[in-house]
Amino acid sequence: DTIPRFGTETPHEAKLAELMDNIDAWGLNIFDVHNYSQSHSLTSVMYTIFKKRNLIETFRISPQKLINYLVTLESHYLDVPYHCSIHAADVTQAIHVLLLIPSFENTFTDLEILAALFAAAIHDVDHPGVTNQYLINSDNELALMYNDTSVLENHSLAVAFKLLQNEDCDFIENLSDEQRKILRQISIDMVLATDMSKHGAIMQTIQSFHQSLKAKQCKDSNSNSSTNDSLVLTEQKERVQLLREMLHCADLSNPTKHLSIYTQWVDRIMDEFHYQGDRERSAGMPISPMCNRRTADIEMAQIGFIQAIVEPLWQMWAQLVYPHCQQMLDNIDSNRQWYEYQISNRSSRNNT
Ligand SMILES: O[C@@H](CN1CCOCC1)Cn1nccc1-c1ccc(OC(F)F)c(OC2CCCC2)c1
Ligand SMILES: [Zn+2]
Repeated sequence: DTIPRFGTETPHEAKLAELMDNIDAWGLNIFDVHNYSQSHSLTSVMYTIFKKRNLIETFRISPQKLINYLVTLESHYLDVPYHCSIHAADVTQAIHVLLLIPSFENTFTDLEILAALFAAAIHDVDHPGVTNQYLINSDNELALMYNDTSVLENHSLAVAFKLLQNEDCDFIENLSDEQRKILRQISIDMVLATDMSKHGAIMQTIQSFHQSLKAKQCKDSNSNSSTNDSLVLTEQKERVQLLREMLHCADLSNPTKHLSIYTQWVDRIMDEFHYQGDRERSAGMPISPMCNRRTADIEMAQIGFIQAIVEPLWQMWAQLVYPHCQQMLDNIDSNRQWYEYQISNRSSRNNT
C-alpha cells in the first residue's frame, strides 16, 4: 500500500499540501496543520521535512518504519494543553527553519541535522503537564527514578528511545553503529539542554562562544553573494553547542511568532500552569509561581518572560546570524508592546 503524501491519511490532503508549502517559513500555522492532518501535525511535519531534506534516501530509511515511529511517538504525547504533540511539531518545524539560515549552509553534517530534528520531535514526549518542581514536591515516581535531576527531560528521552527498540519502528536500522551512537549522544545532549534550570548556563556561555565563532567566520569561497558568511566549525563539540542553543531557542519561540499564534500558546500554557496550581491548592501544597488562577496577571507574566528570558536569548541568537532572525526580534517587540497595551487599556477601563 502506498504511503500518503504527508505520512497520514486525511480527507484534507489538498489543504494540507497548501499549508506544507510554508514548511520553510516561520509563519507556518501549526494549529491549521494539526486540524487538517487529523491531529497528526508531528507525523506530517516530520515526514515532510525528512522528505524535503532527502534524509530518507541519505540514511536509507524505510518510509513505513519512519511513519510507524512518528505515529507511535505522537501517540505518546499526552492530551495536555501546552506540552502536547502540537508543541513538538511546532518546535520541530522551528528548528528546521533555523537550520535553513544561510549562516549554517555548510555547518552541520546530515547526521547532525537528523539528530537535531529527532531531538526536537521527541523532546517533551509523555510530558504530564506539570513542572519538574511539582514532580519533586509531590514525590512523583519520575522524580524518584531520576533523582530530582532534569526529571521530565530524562523521562522524554527514555520513552523516545524505548519506542525505537520496537522492530517495526526502528527507522534508523540502516545507520552504522557509530552513526547510531552519535545520533543518541547529540539527542541526549540537546534534550537535556531544554531543562529551564540550564537556561542560565546557556546564557553564560553563549556570549563568549558566539564571539569566538564570529572571529572564525569565513567568506564561503564559492558563495554567490558576498554576505553569505557560512559558519564552519571543525569541532563536533562546538556544532553540538550550537544545536543545543538552537533547540532551546525553538522551545522558547512562542513570543517570536505572529500574535494570533503566540496568544494561543499563552492560553495553553496558562491552562496547564493553572491546572497544576489547582492540584497544588487542593493538596495543601504551596502554589507555584504563575500557577494561581485566582491571582494570575497573565499579561504582566508574559512581559516578564519576554524581558527576562526570551528577548535576551533571541537577541544573542540574532546577533550570531545577523541579518537573519530580525523577524523574530520584531515579533517579540510588537508582541510585548501588545501586552503592555492590554495592561494600560485595563487600568483606563477600571477608571471609567
Ligand atoms: O516556564 C517558563 C520559564 N519559567 C522560568 C522561571 O520563571 C517562570 C517561567 C518556560 N517554560 N518552560 C516550559 C514551558 C514554558 C513556557 C512556554 C511558553 C510560555 O508563554 C508563552 F510563550 F506561551 C510560558 O509562559 C510562562 C507563564 C508566564 C511566564 C512564563 C512558559
Ligand atoms: Zn518543549
